[in-house]
Amino acid sequence: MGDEDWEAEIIKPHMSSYVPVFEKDRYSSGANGDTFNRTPASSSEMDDGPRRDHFMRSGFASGRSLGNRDAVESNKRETPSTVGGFGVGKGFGNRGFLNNKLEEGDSSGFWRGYQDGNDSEASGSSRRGGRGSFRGCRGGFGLGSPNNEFEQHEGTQRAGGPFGSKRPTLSGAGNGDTYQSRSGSGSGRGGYKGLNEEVITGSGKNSWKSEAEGESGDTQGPKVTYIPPPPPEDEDSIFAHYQTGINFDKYDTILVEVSGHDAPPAILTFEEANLCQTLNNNIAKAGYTKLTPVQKYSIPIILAGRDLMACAQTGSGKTAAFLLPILAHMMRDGITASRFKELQEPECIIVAPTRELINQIYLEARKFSFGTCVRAVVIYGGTQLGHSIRQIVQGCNVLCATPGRLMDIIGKEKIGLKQVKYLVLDEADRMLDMGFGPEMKKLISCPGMPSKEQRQTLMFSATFPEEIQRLAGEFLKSNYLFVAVGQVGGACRDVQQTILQVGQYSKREKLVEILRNIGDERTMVFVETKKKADFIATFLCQEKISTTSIHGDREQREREQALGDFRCGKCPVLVATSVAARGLDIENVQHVINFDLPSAIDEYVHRIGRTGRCGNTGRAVSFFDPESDSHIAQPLVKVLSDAQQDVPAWLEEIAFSTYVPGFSGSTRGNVFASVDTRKGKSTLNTAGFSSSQTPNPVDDESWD
Ligand SMILES: Nc1ncnc2c1ncn2[C@@H]1O[C@H](COP(=O)(O)OP(=O)(O)OP(=O)(O)O)[C@@H](O)[C@H]1O
Repeated sequence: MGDEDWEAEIIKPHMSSYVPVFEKDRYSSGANGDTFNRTPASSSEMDDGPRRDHFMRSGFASGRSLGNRDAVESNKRETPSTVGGFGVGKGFGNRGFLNNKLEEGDSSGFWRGYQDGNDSEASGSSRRGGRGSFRGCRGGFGLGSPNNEFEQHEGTQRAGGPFGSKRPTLSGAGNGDTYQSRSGSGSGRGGYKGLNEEVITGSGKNSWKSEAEGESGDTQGPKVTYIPPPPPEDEDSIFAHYQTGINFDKYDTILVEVSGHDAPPAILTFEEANLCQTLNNNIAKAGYTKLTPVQKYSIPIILAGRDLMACAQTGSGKTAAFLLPILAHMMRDGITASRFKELQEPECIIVAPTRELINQIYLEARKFSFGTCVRAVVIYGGTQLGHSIRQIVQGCNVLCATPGRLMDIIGKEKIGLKQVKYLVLDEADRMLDMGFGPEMKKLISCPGMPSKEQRQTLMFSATFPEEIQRLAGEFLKSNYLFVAVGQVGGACRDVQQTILQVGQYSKREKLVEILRNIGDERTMVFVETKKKADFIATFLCQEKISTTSIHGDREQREREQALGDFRCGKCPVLVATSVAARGLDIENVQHVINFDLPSAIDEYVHRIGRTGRCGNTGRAVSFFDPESDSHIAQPLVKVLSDAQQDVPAWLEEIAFSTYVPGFSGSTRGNVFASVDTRKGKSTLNTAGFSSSQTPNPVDDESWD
């Protein structure tokens, strides 16, 4: 079926089951139908009957989709009913699974039904079959050859409603994009990293497929045509920043340890860094008056040409810690202005695990290089490859990239590596784990890439599991320096952490209660799977809490729209999977709620670090379900006590009654620990929990 056919189907009456629930104008324009600002069709629809029943009936669920035999039949015949709304074919819930193995049964089992569906996702095998068919079927919404009815539901859901990620995009999106059936790619690619795909099994970690392949057209699959809007060019926007918080000065009291030989002394002020005037001007315009600890130590180390592995708490200024000295070097070395060339040879390559994060790093690079001849460029997956190439050929000194797109562009011979002097891995532990590690290894063995002796390699993160540090040795000169700011892998102390014991069936109610108390303050809600992100976002909208969501199954356009709506406060609640756990620096995020706890403690540290940034305070509330979370109790107690937070007695009890292989951290009184692995064992041993060691069974995210 061609695109046109899909489009024809899309605007068929199925819309009617969808439109009443969401803002009609936004959706039907196709331009901005990306957020979940939902407008109930009528108050009666919102208030009609018990919530679950209502939820099943209204809008996204619209009964038709979820589940009875008719719906299945209907899906078979009318694939594009997917557009009919979130629930079309979603199978969330009771009736949705009446005819398949996942049946939960009674009509009150909406939530339970969802949960079960979710569990089944985690179980892997059936999902995989579905994905296979989905992947191979352009625009097929997974209907190509579903293995069973559940798969069929799955397929349709994915391409489905506004939360469903890879729904076909209507035209007029403001970027010149025309309608494209993204579904095939969507599922196959939304979670492009099989690592985090819904492949789910442990082996899935190793079976990921580079986004590069798909987008380059080397493999079958639809083209990605999304062109992100250019960032604002005016100086005010470039230098827009938020205020440091009341605890900014307390950074000075954090213990820092530098290990390795001949470390240059720390600097105390920006002046001591002896940067050029333009950089100093930019630093001032960015509102930076005082160095953070990681900057005090890292800047002189990088200026001295040393390789570095730096570990500092979330939100403490790691980005500037590497950007400023790199730019200073470039300025000092008299870099030649970029000009149009088919093959660009950047001096610096920065890689990060998610598209949104690399974009943020690019904006920082653009800010600090403002008024210089250094040109920064960003490229990332989910956007048109041609657009990335056009950005690059215009000139490129600092290339900010996600790994898949980077390898793709290198493969297309648009980027040469000979001139690379600086290689930066942000969120380095993530970049070196089983998901991205192979890609990073490929990168450093690419023809032309200077050997580690010839380039400067810099790694930054808030967490650095030991085994990842060992892997990092392959990338770094043997005399690299290790900077540990405070407790390596520890949580930011400016975040007040609360752990609540909440069973899975009570979570939604608790969430609504908390969000109602919070009011309009910006809140990130983390859940474990993409489907659940959609589900919870939809649920909150039903509760009239303006919510949007971000996860790997959403179109890149939708992801960016969601982030934009959250940033500007239009949607004060962002439901997210782990794709948003790392690095994102969003002003005024006052709360993080772990609706689901992650399976890895380092992930927890990153998630709660979306609040309490740069000396500001924040709060994190986590729902702990003893049924599913006991494995994280021990490291959680450790993180809480290290950050001088209250540890609930019940949590300690669970922690001490749960055997966790490999966990040896003492849970009390550890103020500082150096964990440079060259020196010995870590005291914050995340063994058994780190992402590198323990594949997360529901780590189904798309990153790059
Ligand atoms: N010296 C400084 N003075 C004022 N603001 C700063 C300073 N350094 C960084 N910031 C600001 O602090 C915020 C957090 O910085 P950044 O995003 O680099 O943190 P991070 O350590 O990389 O966090 P994460 O671990 O979550 O990635 C940003 O808004 C940044 O502009």
